[in-house]
Amino acid sequence: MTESVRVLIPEEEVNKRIKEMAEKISADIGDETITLICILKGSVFFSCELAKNIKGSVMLDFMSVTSYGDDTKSSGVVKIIKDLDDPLEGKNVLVVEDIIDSGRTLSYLLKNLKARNPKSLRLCTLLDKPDRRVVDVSVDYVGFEIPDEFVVGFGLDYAQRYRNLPYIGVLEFNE
Ligand SMILES: O=P(O)(O)OC[C@H]1O[C@H](OP(=O)(O)OP(=O)(O)O)[C@H](O)[C@@H]1O
Ligand code: HPA
Repeated sequence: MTESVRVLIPEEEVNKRIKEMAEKISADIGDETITLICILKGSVFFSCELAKNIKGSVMLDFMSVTSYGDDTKSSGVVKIIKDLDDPLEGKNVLVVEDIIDSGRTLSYLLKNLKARNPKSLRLCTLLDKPDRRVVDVSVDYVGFEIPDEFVVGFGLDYAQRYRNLPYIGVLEFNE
């Protein structure tokens, strides 16, 4: 069995859309400082591109969450494996995700981060697979809605590979 990747969203389109998202975020935040929370590892590439294109004052922090394998993932158990370096009290926070699938990760993060009393808390994702949603989450900024296919590239992996592809592709298995 061999794997191949079919381009779903070309590099230029991804970068153009991120610039548009950054413009909207800049307009919404005005003169205030925004703290981007990059959810490791998938959103590293997206967070960097977004941060570079937001006008004004940007702070960055990182968080890593995981589920205990497929079984517990379906039960919605999410665990923090690397927490933020700094408190969120009084800050304008934007959670940056690469993809929303079931919605469980973001739903958990939303509750967890809200409890830290930020001034504002918004959610942003590069990709959204609405057909897979199990938990309802309201997202403020969405890059692309995509069909229910397994995607890689621009930070997204399959068994930790393909994150470095500069475009979004669909992973295909061939006999
Ligand atoms: O909406 P959900 O069903 O919760 O799925 C989305 C989550 O799954 C992926 O992370 P993953 O656990 O693959 O970690 P990674 O970012 O390190 O690849 C993605 O980055 C989201 O965090
Ligand atoms: O389509 C996907 N690709 C990679 N990681 C993911 N995590 C949730 N959905 C996906």
